[in-house]
Amino acid sequence: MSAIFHAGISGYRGRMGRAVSQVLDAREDVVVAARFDWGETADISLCDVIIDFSTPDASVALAQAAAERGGPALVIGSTGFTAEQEAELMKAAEKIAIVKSGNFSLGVNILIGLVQHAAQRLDAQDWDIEITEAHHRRKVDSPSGTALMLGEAAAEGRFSDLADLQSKPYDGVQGERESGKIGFSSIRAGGIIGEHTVLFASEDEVLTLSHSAIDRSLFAKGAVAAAAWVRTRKTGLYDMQDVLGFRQA
Ligand SMILES: NC(=O)C1=CN([C@@H]2O[C@H](COP(=O)(O)OP(=O)(O)OC[C@H]3O[C@@H](n4cnc5c(N)ncnc54)[C@H](OP(=O)(O)O)[C@@H]3O)[C@@H](O)[C@H]2O)C=CC1
Ligand SMILES: O=C(O)C1=N[C@H](C(=O)O)C[C@H](O)C1
Repeated sequence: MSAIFHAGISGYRGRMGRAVSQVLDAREDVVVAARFDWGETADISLCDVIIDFSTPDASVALAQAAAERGGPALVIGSTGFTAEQEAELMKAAEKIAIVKSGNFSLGVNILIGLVQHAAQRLDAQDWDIEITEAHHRRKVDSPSGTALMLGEAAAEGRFSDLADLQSKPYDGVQGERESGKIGFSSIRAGGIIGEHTVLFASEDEVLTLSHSAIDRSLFAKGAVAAAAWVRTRKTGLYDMQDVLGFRQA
């Protein structure tokens, strides 16, 4: 058995917080040293690592508090950050180690590589890229964090930044589709856990790459694996590609 470590759960009353609690409680090598939710305080110094699925504001505040005291390490799963909030997390990662990912599933992290590969090989003048995602009715951000990661992978495959390629949502009469752009569409309905599709379409053929989450616990298991990985690291901003060893030279 690996060495025992102390974990905290931020947002523990939420859908993901409850899933993370279940995964941690089942592990013999983890002591849950702090659980906190909105409006609650906790002694974060008791933790080697905190797993956070809350809100962008709460995640940034937690990262700043942890950075101020030089720990604990963080695993951040919240989505919907602004560019300014992303910059705050990068600043905090100069003082502590953070794994941040819009999706902790193995399948999605493999899909990211496939999307980059396809985007690089399919000529942007001929092949349009459209990303669609579907989630439960309580999800507040759109496009999903995963959809944006897939968009970034597609943009990277085309040696560009997503900020330059992301098209505005289609609405009303706005003219023909601009070639080379990456489109996004969202569905919010019922209890859908998380569906993502990346469609590459030319005049002659359509290639579809997709992922379905069947149970929310898969994100929790990935986040706990990330916690075990990051807890001994000192500083830096990492993602699941690092945790899974997909980014080695
Ligand atoms: N990366 C991934 O793999 C995944 C990411 N997510 C993302 O995780 C986030 C949470 O999702 P989900 O669990 O479904 O959402 P929920 O709304 O069910 O849970 C969020 C929890 O965070 C709490 N919270 C709010 N503010 C704070 C704070 N300051 N400190 C601590 N806790 C706080 C909320 O409390 P209250 O309700 O009282 O406001 C709530 O209990 C979302 O951004 C979602 O997109 C979700 C699934 C997978
Ligand atoms: O809010 C959710 O539920 C999910 N959010 C993440 C996202 O924004 O991509 C990951 C997953 O799809 C579930």
